[in-house]
Amino acid sequence: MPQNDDVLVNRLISGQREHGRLKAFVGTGLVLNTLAFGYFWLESIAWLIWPSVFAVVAWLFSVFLLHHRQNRAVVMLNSMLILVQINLATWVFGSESGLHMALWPLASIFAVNNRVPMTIAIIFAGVCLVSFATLSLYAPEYTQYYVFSGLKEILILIFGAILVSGVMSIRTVFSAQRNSLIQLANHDALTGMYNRQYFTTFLNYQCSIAIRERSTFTVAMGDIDHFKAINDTHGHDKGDEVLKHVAKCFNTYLAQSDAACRWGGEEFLVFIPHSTIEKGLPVIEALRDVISSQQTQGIKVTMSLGLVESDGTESIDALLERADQLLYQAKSAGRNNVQTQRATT
Ligand SMILES: Nc1nc2c(ncn2[C@@H]2O[C@H](COP(=O)(O)OP(=O)(O)OP(=O)(O)O)[C@@H](O)[C@H]2O)c(=O)[nH]1
Repeated sequence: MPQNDDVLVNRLISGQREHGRLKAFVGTGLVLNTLAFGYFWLESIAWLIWPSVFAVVAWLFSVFLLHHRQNRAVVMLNSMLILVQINLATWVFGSESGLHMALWPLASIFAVNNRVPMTIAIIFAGVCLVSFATLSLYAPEYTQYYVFSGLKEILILIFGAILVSGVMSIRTVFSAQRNSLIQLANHDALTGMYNRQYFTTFLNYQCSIAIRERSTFTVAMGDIDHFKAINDTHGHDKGDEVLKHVAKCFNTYLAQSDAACRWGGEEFLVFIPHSTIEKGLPVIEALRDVISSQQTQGIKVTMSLGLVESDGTESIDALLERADQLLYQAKSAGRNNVQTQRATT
């Protein structure tokens, strides 16, 4: 469908944006942990060097997983990594540093991520809870490494940055899932065109626009000719391919401002805004011509159409009833033609 929102929806569904966010998340973690490693190395804090080497390796492994599109594994691995680092950092800088507070947003982020199975999210939240209690009870009360007080702030910033990018990646996951549901609810699974339910709402909306603007629009109802014979001769799968081919003709031929749907079976609807029979007929005739001039799977396909004009005042049922009658006339007139009728009011 040549509509902007579909382009957006498709991009989200392909997970590109989620993947991009995760890349930013992992990139941030890798850079910050590498910086921390460099600091420990320069300051010769031997016992903190090894955990930071481990962390850098884990972030690098996340890069590898991202490359193989293992997004769920990336989310889980990174959450574990941050959990371990929070534990370690609170032990080093003392409970007064408040670093262990970061366990709560971490557990929440993990829990709300639909990519993570519920059982694992519950276990992870439990581990966060136990870690928090242990750190509150047993981590040194005072900040031990006064000399690194600047580092403590840096670490808090690191956690902050990681948490913020984590929240953003979760938001994107939700957004992608929401759009995926919208896509499923509004589109026909076989052809990818808008479905009957969406188009009914869409037409009602367009009626109210036409009434407000005192304009007219046209709607064409089209039906593939002798489709049963196509199925019977070539098989149901080939019939499906014909439906997809016809949908492709609609998508490529119609303008951005037009809209079309698979109304059901081998029936399609076309909506042309701000048009009359005189303006709409050439478009529909050309569409019919495009379909009949091509072959798909070695099968010649034609379509009969009924075109009606409306000022938006009649009900959708009445409008489509008129289009259906014209379609019937087009079939009776020998098929592969368009019949028209102006607004009734
Ligand atoms: N392959 C396939 N066939 C479908 C689908 N939906 C409906 N059909 C078939 O479409 C055919 C419609 O046939 P009819 O309504 O008899 O009309 P027709 O053969 O197109 O004949 P005319 O409309 O009179 O030109 C039926 O055989 C349905 O089984 C689908 O999703 N895929």
